[in-house]
Amino acid sequence: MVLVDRFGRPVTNLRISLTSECNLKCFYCHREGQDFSFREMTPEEIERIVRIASKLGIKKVKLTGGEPTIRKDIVEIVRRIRPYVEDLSMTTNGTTMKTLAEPLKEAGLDRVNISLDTLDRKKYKEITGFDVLPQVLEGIEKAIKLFHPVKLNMVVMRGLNDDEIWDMINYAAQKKAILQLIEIEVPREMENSWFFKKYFYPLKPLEEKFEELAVEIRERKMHRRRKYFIPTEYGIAEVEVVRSMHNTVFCANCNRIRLTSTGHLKTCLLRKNDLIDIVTPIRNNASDEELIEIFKKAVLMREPYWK
Ligand SMILES: Nc1nc2c(ncn2[C@@H]2O[C@H](COP(=O)(O)OP(=O)(O)OP(=O)(O)O)[C@@H](O)[C@H]2O)c(=O)[nH]1
Ligand code: SF4
Ligand code: SF4
Repeated sequence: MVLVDRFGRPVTNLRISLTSECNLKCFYCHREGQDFSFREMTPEEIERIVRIASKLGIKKVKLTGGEPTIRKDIVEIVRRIRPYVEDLSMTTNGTTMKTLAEPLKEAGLDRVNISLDTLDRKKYKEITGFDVLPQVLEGIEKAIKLFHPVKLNMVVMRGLNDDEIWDMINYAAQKKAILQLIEIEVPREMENSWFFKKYFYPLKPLEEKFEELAVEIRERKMHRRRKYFIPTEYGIAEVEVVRSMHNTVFCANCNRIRLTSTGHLKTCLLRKNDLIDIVTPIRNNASDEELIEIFKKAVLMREPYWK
């Protein structure tokens, strides 16, 4: 059984925010579209929700935050949900990977995406507020030894790190990681904000360049993301481009539903007022059937954001 929304989009993927807290303070952070936590889910509650989701055909789970690995019980959470999931991944800032990559791998994590906007220590501090680039690079090395694939997430910002794109492509090729170049994305009402105006760096012209250079191009259904295989002096770099705004097909195949760290199902990263509480019913002894109904209600509320 797979749940399908009113726009014909099957929901096969659950993104779970485990906490809204983070040990870094990136100035552009979207915190997975949620406010700060007034409560967090326990490992048992998370396991129950994932078990229900798996009954409904959701077999891909991504753990996010804030920073998911600052939870003391992160290894237990991974171990508990592993049996219900076919693809279990995590998006992390990499600061804890040096010590946690191994226990997470042992607990059953399949793969990690690590944020890396710059290879310049000063700029890293400027973006994240902390001088921890060397620690993150060590974490990336460790993760690459254990997980496949490792994806590096670079949010491209005009005047800040757009001059480093080719260095990052070379770095990714050298490390055999996939580089995800992410165009800044904001909700519609922020398109006139100073942040967007100052830092938005359109990736379309770069994609045109990649088209010329690539020896192979693949397209993912999700977000209509294109992956370019670009020759470098270190071998072929795999570069995926995440370009959401003004991309009318971006949401057409969105297969993701979210679970906020406060225990609400959320239908879309960018929408407001789309939360459905699932943890309170669990705390009030709801049956599996009642929880399934909550999932169905959330899926029916889904709609594409960019149309
Ligand atoms: N609008 C939107 N953007 C998303 C969504 N999921 C991921 N993104 C964007 O993609 C970037 C990278 O996301 P990740 O958390 O690394 O996950 P991913 O690359 O989408 O997932 P995998 O391909 O499964 O590893 C995020 O910073 C967002 O900008 C989504 O559901 N909606
Ligand atoms: S590392 Fe991620 S969660 Fe933490 S502040 Fe930066 S963007 Fe936000
Ligand atoms: S509908 Fe679009 S904006 Fe919303 S979560 Fe899906 S891909 Fe992202």
